Amino acid sequence: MIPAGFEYHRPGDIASAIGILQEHGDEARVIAGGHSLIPMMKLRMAEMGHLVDLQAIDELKGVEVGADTVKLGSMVTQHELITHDGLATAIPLIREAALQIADPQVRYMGTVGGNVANGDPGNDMPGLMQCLNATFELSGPDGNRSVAARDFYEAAYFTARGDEEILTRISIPVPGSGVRQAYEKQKRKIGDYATAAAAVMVGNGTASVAMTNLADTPVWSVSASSALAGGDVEGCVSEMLDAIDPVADNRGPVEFKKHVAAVMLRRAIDRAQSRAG
Ligand SMILES: Cc1cc2nc3c(=O)[nH]c(=O)nc-3n(C[C@H](O)[C@H](O)[C@H](O)COP(=O)(O)OP(=O)(O)OC[C@H]3O[C@@H](n4cnc5c(N)ncnc54)[C@H](O)[C@@H]3O)c2cc1C
Repeated sequence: MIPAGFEYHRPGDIASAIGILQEHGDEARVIAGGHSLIPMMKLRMAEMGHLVDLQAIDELKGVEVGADTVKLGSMVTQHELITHDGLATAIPLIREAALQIADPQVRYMGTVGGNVANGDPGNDMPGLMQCLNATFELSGPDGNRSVAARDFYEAAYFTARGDEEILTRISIPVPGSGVRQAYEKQKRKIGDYATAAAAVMVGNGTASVAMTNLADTPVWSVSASSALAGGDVEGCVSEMLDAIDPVADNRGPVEFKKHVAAVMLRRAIDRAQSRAG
C-alpha cells in the first residue's frame, strides 16, 4: 500500500500546470483532493513519474452564484458544496447529492472537478451534472473549450478531456423556480459508493433524469426525461431501465441492481414532486 516514487509539482497558475503536463506527457497527472488518485496509486493501479498538484491555483477556486448560471471552480470541495448557502438556495440538488458522498473526511478534500474528471462510474457528481445539463470548461495547450456533461463520458475512466487538458470550471444553468429536485442513493453502508442513485428535476413541463453506477458511464436518458415531463412516471422508469446496463459485482446481481434502480428513481420522482415548487 505504498505508491511508487514520483516528482511533486505545485504550480501557481493554470498555464504553468499545463506546461508541466506538456513537458512530461503520459508520465504526468494532475492531483486535486487526491481521494481517488492516491488510493489508486497505493494499489499500484496508477503509476506516474510526476504529480501536478492544483491546490495552489486560485483561478480554480470559488463558487459564483448568478441569476441564470452557477459557476463552480474545479477545486471547490464537496464540503464547500454543502456549506455554501447561496448555492443551496439556487440549486439545492447539488447539496443534497454532495451530502451522500463518502464521509466528512473525504468531503473536506475531495473536489467537484476531481469527482467529474475521474470518469469513475461510481462517482455521484457525473450523473448529477448530466441531470443539471452542466458544461465543463477545459484549458489545454490549444486554448480553452467547453464540453457538455452529457457528451463528456465515453467509457469507465475515459472522457472527452485530453491528457494535457485541465478541467477549470463547471457552469450550471439555474433551474426555473417551479423546477423541483431530488437525489436518492442506495448504498451498502454509510460512506459507500452507490448501488444505484437517481438525480431528478421536474416542473414547468420539463424534466431531467440521470442515474449513477448502473453502466460504465452515468446514464442521462432523453426518453425517460420526456416521459416524466409528460407526467408518465412508470414510462420514465421503464425507459430508464432500458437505458441502464448494470453488471453483476459485489453490490449484487443484475436483476437486483435493476430493481434498486427502479426503486431509487421512483423515490426521487416522488420526493421531487412532493416539494413546494
Ligand atoms: C472512502 C471513500 C469513499 C468515497 N465514496 C464516494 C462516493 O460515495 N461518491 C463519490 O462520488 N465519490 C466517492 N469517493 C471519491 C471522492 O469523492 C473523491 O474525492 C473524488 O471522486 C475525486 O476528487 P479528488 O479531488 O479527490 O480527485 P483526485 O483523486 O485528486 O483526482 C481524481 C482524478 O481526476 C483527475 N483530476 C482531478 N482534478 C482534475 C482537474 N481539475 N482537471 C483534470 N483532471 C483532474 C486526476 O488526475 C485523477 O485522475 C470516495 C472516496 C473515498 C476515499
